[in-house]
Amino acid sequence: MKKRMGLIGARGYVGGELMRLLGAHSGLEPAVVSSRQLVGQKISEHFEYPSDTLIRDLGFEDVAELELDAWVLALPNGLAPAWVEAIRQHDKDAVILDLGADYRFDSTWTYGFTERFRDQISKAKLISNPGCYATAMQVAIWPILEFLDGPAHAFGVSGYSGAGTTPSDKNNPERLRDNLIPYALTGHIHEREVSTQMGHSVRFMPHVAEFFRGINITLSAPLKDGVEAADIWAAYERVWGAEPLIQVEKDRMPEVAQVAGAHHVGVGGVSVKDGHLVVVSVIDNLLKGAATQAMQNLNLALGFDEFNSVKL
Ligand SMILES: NC(=O)C1=CN([C@@H]2O[C@H](COP(=O)(O)OP(=O)(O)OC[C@H]3O[C@@H](n4cnc5c(N)ncnc54)[C@H](OP(=O)(O)O)[C@@H]3O)[C@@H](O)[C@H]2O)C=CC1
Ligand SMILES: CC(=O)N[C@@H](CCC(=O)OP(=O)(O)O)C(=O)O
Repeated sequence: MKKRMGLIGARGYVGGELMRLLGAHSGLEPAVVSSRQLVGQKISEHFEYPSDTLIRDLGFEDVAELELDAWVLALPNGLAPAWVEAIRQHDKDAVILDLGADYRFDSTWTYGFTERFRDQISKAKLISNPGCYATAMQVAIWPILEFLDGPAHAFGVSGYSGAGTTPSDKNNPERLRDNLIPYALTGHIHEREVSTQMGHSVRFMPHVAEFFRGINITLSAPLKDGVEAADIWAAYERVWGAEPLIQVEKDRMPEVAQVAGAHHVGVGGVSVKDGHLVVVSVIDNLLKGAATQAMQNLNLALGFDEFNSVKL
């Protein structure tokens, strides 16, 4: 029998990607799918998932009648805690994975950067999925921390799906046409997330562009005396060389179009001059930046193969 999960916030871009992944999963099914706007429609009418079950508009009071192995929250930031409280009151055994930022600084939750915290995630009940930009930055920084001699500065450009489905300037096609919009140039939450996780100061300058999906991070940082490009490449190969979802790109510059629709992060474009490093990291914000990493983490926490449903 398959394990059963609930998805709250299914209508969003990330919810849609997660449903598509679940369609290819051998042991986990979305038993309860919730969206206020899609309530009453068949799951198969809206998602790439074959099921006649109706989409619900779940309330906190409905949680008590449901026995599920896992809950996934794909909601705007700030909305997860009320759901977590309702679920935990009724069932402390279910795995809860939050895709938003509400628990990324809470030490009672396990931070879901899969490639770094596999052991902890496989024992966890409460998992906070990393931010999209934050995942791309950490892939570039984590292996080379020992070489850095001061704050890293990350220039980020995201496709507009990163801004979710709620209309705003950041996903308004008129505003974005032939344009690049800088925003949150100091104090973006992913700046704090990466600085906290890496134990190293990171300055992050996000921008949003006209393309739909994908993120480019161009990271620049001072290096300790004597560090050369070969040291950086060797560290990436050592830490990420065996990772199916992280590709060290030695022969080409990583570009957004190479990862749009793909599960992996690409890191490369290493350039070192006068004690200064520049490196590029690209990710599909909706996949390894959200749904794919959530699937890896759920698989580990529920005892499945980490890559079940993630076609490599
Ligand atoms: N987009 C991205 O690239 C990434 C997103 N994330 C995170 O994943 C989560 C989902 O993101 P995304 O799919 O882009 O978001 P969307 O804005 O596209 O979707 C949000 C979902 O939440 C539901 N929702 C909105 N308001 C409420 C409410 N008051 N009560 C209940 N449900 C509500 C909406 O459905 P309905 O209105 O039908 O109920 C919708 O399904 C967010 O936490 C986001 O920060 C993480 C990494 C990357
Ligand atoms: C273009 C755009 O707006 N991107 C979003 C990406 C953040 C995100 O979705 O992640 P969390 O909210 O889960 O941290 C932003 O900068 O807020």
